[in-house]
Amino acid sequence: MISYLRKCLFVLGDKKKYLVPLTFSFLFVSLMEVFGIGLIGPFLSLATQPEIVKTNSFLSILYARSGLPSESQFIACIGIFIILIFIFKSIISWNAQTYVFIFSFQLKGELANKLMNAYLNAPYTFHLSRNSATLIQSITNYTYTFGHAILIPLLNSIANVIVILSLTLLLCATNLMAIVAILALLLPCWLLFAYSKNKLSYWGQEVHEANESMIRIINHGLGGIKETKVIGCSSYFENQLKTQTDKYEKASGSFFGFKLLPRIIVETFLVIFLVGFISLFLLLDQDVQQLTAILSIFAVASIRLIPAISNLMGAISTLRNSDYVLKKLYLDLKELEASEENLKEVYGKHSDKFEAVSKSTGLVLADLPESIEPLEIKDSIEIEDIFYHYPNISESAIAGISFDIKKGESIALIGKSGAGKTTLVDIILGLLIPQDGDIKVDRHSIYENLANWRQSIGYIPQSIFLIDDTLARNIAFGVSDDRIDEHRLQQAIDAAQLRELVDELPEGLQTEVGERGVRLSGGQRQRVGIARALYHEREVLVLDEATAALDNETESLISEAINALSGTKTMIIIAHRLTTVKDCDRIYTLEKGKIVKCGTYEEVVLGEESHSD
Ligand SMILES: Nc1ncnc2c1ncn2[C@@H]1O[C@H](COP(=O)(O)OP(=O)(O)OP(=O)(O)O)[C@@H](O)[C@H]1O
Repeated sequence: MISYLRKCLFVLGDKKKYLVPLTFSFLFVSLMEVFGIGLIGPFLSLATQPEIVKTNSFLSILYARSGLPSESQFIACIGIFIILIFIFKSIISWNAQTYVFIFSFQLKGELANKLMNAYLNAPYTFHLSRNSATLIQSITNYTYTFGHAILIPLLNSIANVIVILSLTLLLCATNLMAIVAILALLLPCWLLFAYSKNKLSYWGQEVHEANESMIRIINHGLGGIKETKVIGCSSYFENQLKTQTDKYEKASGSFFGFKLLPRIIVETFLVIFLVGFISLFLLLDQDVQQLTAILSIFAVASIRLIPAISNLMGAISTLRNSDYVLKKLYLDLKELEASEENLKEVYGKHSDKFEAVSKSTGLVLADLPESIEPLEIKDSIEIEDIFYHYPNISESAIAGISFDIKKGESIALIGKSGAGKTTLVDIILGLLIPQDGDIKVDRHSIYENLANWRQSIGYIPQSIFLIDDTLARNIAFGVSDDRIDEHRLQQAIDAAQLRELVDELPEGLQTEVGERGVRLSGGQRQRVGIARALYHEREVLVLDEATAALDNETESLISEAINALSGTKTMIIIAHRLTTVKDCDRIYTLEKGKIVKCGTYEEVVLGEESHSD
């Protein structure tokens, strides 16, 4: 329980300060309920035996001071007072519970934003080890579960424990027999919980794992709808989904069935006790006055105690069932925090740089400023003895690479598949942080200003990611409509050879491209990617096989456009088609994470071809 609470507080973060007022309001409401119920018994006694007004010293003083003409009027006034207390309690209780629900929804929203911020700013390596279905599940589902199936049941449990304890004390003060009755009511529930403790967590885990798998399977089946249809494997995904929905049904059915048990058990035992006591009294020919006292205990118990016990049991079941979600949220947030620590370790030797790195990568979950100035390159970019290995892999993907790029130069990276070209580019893009070495701009480490460095770099990957939105929004990716620069947009369209397409489309730039750009051809998608990089006017352009998907004519047009940029932009090009890099100033051949050859196109490519002849 302590560890459960610790995790809860960690996930709550800053919001934990609201727990104290929330707990107090729950406590207040609970105590008001106990007080209200505590007044009903004496009021009933008073109504049936009005002479108590005179025999009870407190009531007799009150009656005398009230100036009321008759005892029955005095008792009626007490009744009105009790009604007012109940109305007051109900209003407070409704307000407190509404506040908790609002708080819980706010918490869901804030947690979802916090997770989105954390995932977006998490190191790239975090995403290399995560499936997007897990992250979607965390942001949309787990945040709701945290508010509604962890926080509210937790507060409810605290309130119900207080109600149960207070009522138990109240009843015990009236009659010791009550202790036996209450223990007898609690015992079977307690045994049931002790027996099903692990089952509850297991069902919760099954439900959430099945949910996560369902998102993944739907993504796979519908995401690759073309392949699914052509190969004819829709039944494969249907069967996979069926397995998960079965798992989901079974686990949720078991859990909801179990949740009903405490109330049923408690009610059954209450009836057994009630009927048992009455029968026993009749059989033993006991005093009827005593029987009335015991019956009133059961009456109170059934009004407030039984619901409190079954609510408590239900809340504990929900808390146990949500164990898996709490663990997941806690571990994700912890891991993101640990990434910050790892960076600290990597940059331990430049600890002064760390603050800047963590700030600019957003690992501290701090909000980045709205606009970040790009890093100006005056002279050159220096890649200095870079070493990089992927997490949990001992072999280096990049093993000591150094070279300089002068401002305005174009360089090409070539080499066999798996040589380390993409890894090197990811390091240059600032996505992967090398374990050793540095990248400098004009002799200053980019890690001092990583966010500014990222603003200087444009990236055109092999396959462009398009959002399900308009052409304009896909080109000015990540820029709100009111900030889109029309002139730059038109220039980028011309330079990326998209003008013909835009003119042909009835809705022009407002044409919806469909999910992942399904309404565009592969070549058109690629040109949108190029236009995007050009729109953002970055000083350095990284092209990863950017023209590979284009036909010869478009490729040569785009290559022309790209070549026209040489001298004004610094370019790093990964290419398999060697003809695309013939105009580069230098070509580096990579092998097993090292540079094995460097020179002009004639020296590296033609030299190699003539050598092999
Ligand atoms: N996420 C990853 N986790 C572990 N190892 C990886 C990961 N990505 C790449 N690698 C490994 O790092 C090495 C370099 O891969 P990289 O993708 O940089 O090669 P590449 O030259 O770009 O290949 P290609 O031309 O096929 O894209 C390879 O051995 C690869 O298996």
